[in-house]
Amino acid sequence: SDDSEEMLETFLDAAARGDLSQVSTLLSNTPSLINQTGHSGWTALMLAARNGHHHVAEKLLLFGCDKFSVNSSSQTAYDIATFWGHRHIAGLLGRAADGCGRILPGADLHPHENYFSRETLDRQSGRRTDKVWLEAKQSDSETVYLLFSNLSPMVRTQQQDGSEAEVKDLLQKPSTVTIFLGIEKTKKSLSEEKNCSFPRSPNRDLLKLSEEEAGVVAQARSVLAWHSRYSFCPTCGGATKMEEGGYKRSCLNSECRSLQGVHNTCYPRVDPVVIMLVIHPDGNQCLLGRKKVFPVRMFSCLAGFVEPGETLEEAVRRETEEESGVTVGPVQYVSCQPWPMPSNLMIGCLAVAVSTDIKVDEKEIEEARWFPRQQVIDSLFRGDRSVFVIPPRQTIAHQLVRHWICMNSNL
Ligand SMILES: NC(=O)c1ccc[n+]([C@@H]2O[C@H](COP(=O)([O-])OP(=O)(O)OC[C@H]3O[C@@H](n4cnc5c(N)ncnc54)[C@H](O)[C@@H]3O)[C@@H](O)[C@H]2O)c1
Ligand SMILES: [Mg+2]
Ligand SMILES: [Mg+2]
Ligand SMILES: [Mg+2]
Ligand SMILES: [Zn+2]
Repeated sequence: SDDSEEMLETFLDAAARGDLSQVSTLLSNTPSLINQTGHSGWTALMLAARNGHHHVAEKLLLFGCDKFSVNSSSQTAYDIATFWGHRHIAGLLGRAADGCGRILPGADLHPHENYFSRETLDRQSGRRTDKVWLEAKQSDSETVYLLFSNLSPMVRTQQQDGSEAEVKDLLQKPSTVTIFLGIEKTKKSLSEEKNCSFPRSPNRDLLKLSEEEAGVVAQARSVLAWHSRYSFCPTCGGATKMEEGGYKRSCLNSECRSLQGVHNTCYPRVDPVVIMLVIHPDGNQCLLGRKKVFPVRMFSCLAGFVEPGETLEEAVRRETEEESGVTVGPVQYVSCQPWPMPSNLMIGCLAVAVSTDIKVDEKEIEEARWFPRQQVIDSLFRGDRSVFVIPPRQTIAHQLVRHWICMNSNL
């Protein structure tokens, strides 16, 4: 109608002039304006970018505008800002990994973060060989120690503060394994107190940490688990010593083959595991399975270790076939998650089935089923009243299912 056309024109004009309050008012009343285009396919964001209106661009992004849309000359708002020399706006639009959406078509436009994935530390791997620097850091009063006992993070209770003296005592003990984890990227992200024990949340349950704590606990736990399992040289069975801030073990037997050249037996191991949400050829159901050990009514994505000499796609196809009898066609990578039990890297994929008959491998899977979309949505949002229970949000299994649901509902 004439009215809505007039409103769009007013909106685009306000963005072009940098009238922040008018842009905000119009958007609050009519959110659908946000990605609408005027002359030559220009959006409000492009007009703000053209004229250097940083605050307007920021506001539009906050309202969730699509920064990857292009005008009739195939330019994005980022291209326009760069061309007209508005570097602060180009920075705003190019920031974060999703700034590559243009270069990597099909890249996830809504990047999300998996639990255990946040890197609060700069690992500074180059420092691991600098013994003098590492020793200085060890005795620095600013250094924060995360304490583990039998691969469990130790927690501080109200009564007992993690004291400096206790940490010093522990560091002296020959049985203590000390790992250099890295340097905090932003101060105070881990702990308000110096030299204290860890974590802040009064729980040793690995899935109940804060996002900040989870990433660093995962890193520490996996490296510690490697030390506890690889105390002897895998090549000759000899004794080994720890090096490089805990990131290497070298054989003490001077004849050992592992001392010639580079050997992966000397470095912390990671086991890749594919985890896949297999989608029915009709696009409206997904395949989930349950192991006997799962809590009642819980179903999850199928998963399996990648074998030597295997691609991720082949591993997805083989494990799905083994566990459910379903044949898989296309496979698409979504995201991954370090899983420190003890040191897996969960590689999350969506896959499309080309056959639908289910025949489970009873050794591993108790039951596998196709679940209709609506039942999956219910399990995500209605909890107890749903047909089945989905794993908690901290698992990549949960995030893959959520990814599939959101992906479809955006279409
Ligand atoms: N974060 C999540 O959402 C999530 C979800 C599912 C599974 N997982 C993890 O993924 C792991 C693998 O999944 P799975 O059990 O279905 O794998 P799987 O289907 O390959 O079966 C496991 C079996 O494979 C064999 N195996 C082969 N290589 C192995 C290795 N490097 N380490 C241990 N066992 C090996 C063992 O016999 C083991 O019992 C699980 O142990 C679990 O910790 C995480
Ligand atoms: Mg499996
Ligand atoms: Mg397997
Ligand atoms: Mg398997
Ligand atoms: Zn050896």
